Amino acid sequence: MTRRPPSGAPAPQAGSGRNTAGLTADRVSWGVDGRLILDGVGLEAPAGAVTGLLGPNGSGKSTLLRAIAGIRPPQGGEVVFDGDDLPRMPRRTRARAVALVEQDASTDLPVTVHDAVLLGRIPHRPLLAGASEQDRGVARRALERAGATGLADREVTTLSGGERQRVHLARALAQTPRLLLLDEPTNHLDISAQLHTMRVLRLLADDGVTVLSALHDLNLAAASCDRIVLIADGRVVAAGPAQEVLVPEIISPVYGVHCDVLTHPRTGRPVLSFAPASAASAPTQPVRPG
Ligand SMILES: Nc1ncnc2c1ncn2[C@@H]1O[C@H](COP(=O)(O)OP(=O)(O)OP(=O)(O)O)[C@@H](O)[C@H]1O
Repeated sequence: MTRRPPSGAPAPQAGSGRNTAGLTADRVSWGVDGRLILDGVGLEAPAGAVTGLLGPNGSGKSTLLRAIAGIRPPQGGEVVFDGDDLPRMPRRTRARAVALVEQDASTDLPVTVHDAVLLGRIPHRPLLAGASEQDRGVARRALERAGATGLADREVTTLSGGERQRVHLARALAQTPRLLLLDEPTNHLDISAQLHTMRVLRLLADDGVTVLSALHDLNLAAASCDRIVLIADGRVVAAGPAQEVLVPEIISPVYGVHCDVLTHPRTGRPVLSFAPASAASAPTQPVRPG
């Protein structure tokens, strides 16, 4: 595991790793209006693993995912995927390899869900060609995998937040990416749908896909991610196996809360419990019946 305090000395950065399968970011920086939002970020997300990208509000998770996806290319540093320099990859080649499920992606297209998911096939077909039977089959399977088959004929604009989120996932699956980036893919979902989405990510990783997902729910990350990259103020604070990063000494200072870690009775994975930092040292008041 690599670790450093938010304002401490530089942590070891990921190397270029051009021969490794998966994603490597090295000294990635991005800023706006003279403010550095990503400050020399280095991370590794291996192929075949689900890597969780965690950090408080405004720490830079979305900016980092957009930098990796090439939407806001890094202003400094390197992003390498399966040995290729991602920002310099031709756009169409990159669109075949990389899908990004954005947080609250726009959904005001007056199209059916099936057609919206078919958009994921565009990078895979010849320019100006319509969707083939094969494209339609891939889109159908993507809808099925995302648990959204029942929505196929609905107009996207009429969907609830959770339904839209499943459709965004389906569109990314239809893209058949080798690198799947997700920004809070579960924030509108009920618990069953959250677990379904994380299961889909696991199955993709089992197929060799590189999965990097920003998550706010630390317990969902603890239950579902192989590795965690934790960022704060645009810098990596800790990175490594979930059970090594999700520990009170690391989580408490980054989020400013009291944190206890228990062990899940069924899975053996960490379960985190939180309290306001000020409550940690306060004496517990006995509860008196009214
Ligand atoms: N285009 C921009 N102009 C100005 N500030 C920006 C811009 N893009 C991002 N920021 C700022 O950069 C910081 C990081 O934003 P980002 O959306 O990456 O954080 P995040 O970790 O994804 O946050 P959250 O968990 O709240 O979604 C925030 O303070 C945000 O206001």
